[in-house]
Amino acid sequence: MTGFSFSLSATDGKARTGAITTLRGTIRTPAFMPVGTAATVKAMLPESVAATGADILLGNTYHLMLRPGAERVDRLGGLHEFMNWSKPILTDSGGFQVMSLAGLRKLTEEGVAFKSHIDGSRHMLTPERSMEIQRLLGSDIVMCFDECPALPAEEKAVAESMRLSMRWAQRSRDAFGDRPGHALFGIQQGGVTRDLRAESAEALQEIGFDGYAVGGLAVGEGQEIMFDVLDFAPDMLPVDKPRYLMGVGKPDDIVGAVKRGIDMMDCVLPSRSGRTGQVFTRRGVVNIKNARHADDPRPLDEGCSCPACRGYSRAYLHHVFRAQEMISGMLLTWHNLQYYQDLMAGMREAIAAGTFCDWENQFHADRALGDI
Ligand SMILES: N#Cc1ccc(CCNc2nc3cc4nc(N)[nH]c(=O)c4cc3[nH]2)cc1
Ligand SMILES: [Zn+2]
Repeated sequence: MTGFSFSLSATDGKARTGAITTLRGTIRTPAFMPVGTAATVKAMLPESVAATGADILLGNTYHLMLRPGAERVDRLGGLHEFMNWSKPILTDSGGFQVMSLAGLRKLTEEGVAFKSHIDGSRHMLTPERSMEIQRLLGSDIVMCFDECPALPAEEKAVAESMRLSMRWAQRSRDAFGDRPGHALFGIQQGGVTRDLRAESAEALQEIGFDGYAVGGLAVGEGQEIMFDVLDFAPDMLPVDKPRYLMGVGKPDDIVGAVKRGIDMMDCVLPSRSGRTGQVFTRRGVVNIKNARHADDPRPLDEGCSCPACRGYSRAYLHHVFRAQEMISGMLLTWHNLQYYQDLMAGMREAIAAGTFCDWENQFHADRALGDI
């Protein structure tokens, strides 16, 4: 018993529903992972994150290695103990965050040298060090250390970057070793180019992983190009392993990705938007800051069971947002995360019932009604 397994229970077109079993619990797929970057899903207690229906959350190697430090988290019992979350945790491997956050970066075959965006201290991330950090954190699903090129980019540069990531994938696999009950996911790169995506998928399968991510997307290419790539890239990955699309996304991105065979996603959007007053509802996005909500006694979304929708009016949420009260971020984050989990639950149900097409049509029809 390896402690990590994936089973599909139904498919509807390319959409799939099933479950990932880990030592720390089962993840219903398709799954959305809230982002807990610095050992907290911002403005949420762990029990509140669980109450939204989340089965797994995401942590970040980059942030945790800088603060409080991976060895310190290990000394304190690991990330689950440290942040009081006993369900599964997936950790990203750090390469993407280094390129988007760190100062003074130097990329070589060995890895990436960089300066901390927090205090300017110097650090080096390599496949080996990333695997060690994710082991010290106690991550249930570990991501390979990779390089994610910013788009648009010359095909030659994308090819060279992908081939570096594949060499790093092999080093990640070798360094990960044998950790029963823990999984290592490979990350497909190759930009928007079919041949490069295929070369990457073949290289990863040659090495062998417990799951496969579609990386290198949600980097500014836009939804249309992302969907064009998702029309072929996931199909190149093993059908019996989880497929994880990194960094996605808006609700309609998520629906389109599930439709194209994606099983797992993560994004900071629902939590970050909760803090900036952007609220996701079945009818589209509500900007609670807008004066038109000042006297509106209705809840955000009649169909939502979250504390914000059960206990408060739009008028109240408008007031506490404008007054910059802490309860605003708490309630809007909870609502957004609940909305995302309800979206995933709705798709899991529809795929199991063979009605995904109708469900998707209703999803788009509700958003077309407007006047929210
Ligand atoms: N609010 C907000 C908001 C901020 C950023 C984003 C885009 C996130 N996109 C994204 N994250 C990624 C992480 C990734 N991690 C790794 N290791 N590799 C990737 O290729 C990769 C690609 C990604 N693409 C989306 C929404
Ligand atoms: Zn709600």
